[in-house]
Amino acid sequence: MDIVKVIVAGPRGRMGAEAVHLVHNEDHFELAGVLDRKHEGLSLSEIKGFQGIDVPIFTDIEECFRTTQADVLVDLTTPDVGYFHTKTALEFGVRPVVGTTGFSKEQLNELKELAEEKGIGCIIAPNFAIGAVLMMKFSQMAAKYFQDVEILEMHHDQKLDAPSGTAVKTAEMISKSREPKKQGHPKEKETIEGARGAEMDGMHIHSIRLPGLVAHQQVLFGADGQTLTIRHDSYNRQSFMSGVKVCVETVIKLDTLVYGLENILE
Ligand SMILES: NC(=O)C1=CN([C@@H]2O[C@H](COP(=O)(O)OP(=O)(O)OC[C@H]3O[C@@H](n4cnc5c(N)ncnc54)[C@H](O)[C@@H]3O)[C@@H](O)[C@H]2O)C=CC1
Ligand SMILES: O=C(O)C1=N[C@H](C(=O)O)C[C@H](O)C1
Repeated sequence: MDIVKVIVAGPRGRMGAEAVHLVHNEDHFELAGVLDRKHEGLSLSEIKGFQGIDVPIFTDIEECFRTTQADVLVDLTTPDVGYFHTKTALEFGVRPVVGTTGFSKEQLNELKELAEEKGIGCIIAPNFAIGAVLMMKFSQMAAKYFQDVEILEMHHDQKLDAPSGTAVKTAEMISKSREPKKQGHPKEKETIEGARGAEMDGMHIHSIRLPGLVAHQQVLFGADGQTLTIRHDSYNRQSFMSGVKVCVETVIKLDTLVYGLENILE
């Protein structure tokens, strides 16, 4: 396999820092640079936690792509920035692997069109953890038999978007195998707004934010006399890295946008 030249956006973040070390330590990847909000012109090795990783820090994405001739951008930033980075990468012929969550349906459609127009790969994966992908797939299977479902996602309290990208993707996958149903009592009424959570296709999604948590989700199904709970827990960000690696290896072989790791796993 040829060496894949990778840029990581958001290198000082919780996920970005892990991704920097992953790319730096893989023989068939080369960390060509990082995209940060600050430290333009410094070497990453001058930043605490990155000793020995001597690659340039860019704050201007266009300059970054022109200078490095990168193959892949791994984006782990914030919803607005991630969307801008992904769009710019596609315009420059750089293949995006996007872990950043919080994109709208319209943004996803627009990026898909752009990837196809350019004829290059793009992977947007709301969750890189294999266990989370299985949780979503098992939930999709279960929803064929259980039409009543509530999604409970629990994250650290620094998370910007709610519901989580994983919860939205889970609901979308469940919708593919579940008969449409408005859940709860027909006359149900919230006495405090938001008590029943967000609603997607009749399913309710509840978002919990607490210090101490990393990333956790329960999908609860109910039927007469029984419940089924499918749960996944990420206890650290290392849990996401094997998925990032597979996505970087795969995106260079694609010519369209793939939304969800489940679509590339064998
Ligand atoms: N797909 C997955 O498996 C996972 C996705 N995520 C998502 O990844 C994203 C990042 O999450 P965390 O690392 O926890 O957040 P974080 O807040 O720790 O890191 C975000 C980083 O983005 C940087 N940033 C902001 N604007 C920037 C800009 N213009 N250019 C370059 N960098 C910029 C910030 O400085 C910060 O270091 C979130 O959207 C989160 O939902 C998080 C965990 C797993
Ligand atoms: O912000 C996080 O931490 C996470 N974000 C992703 C999401 O929104 O689903 C993936 C994982 O849950 C961790």
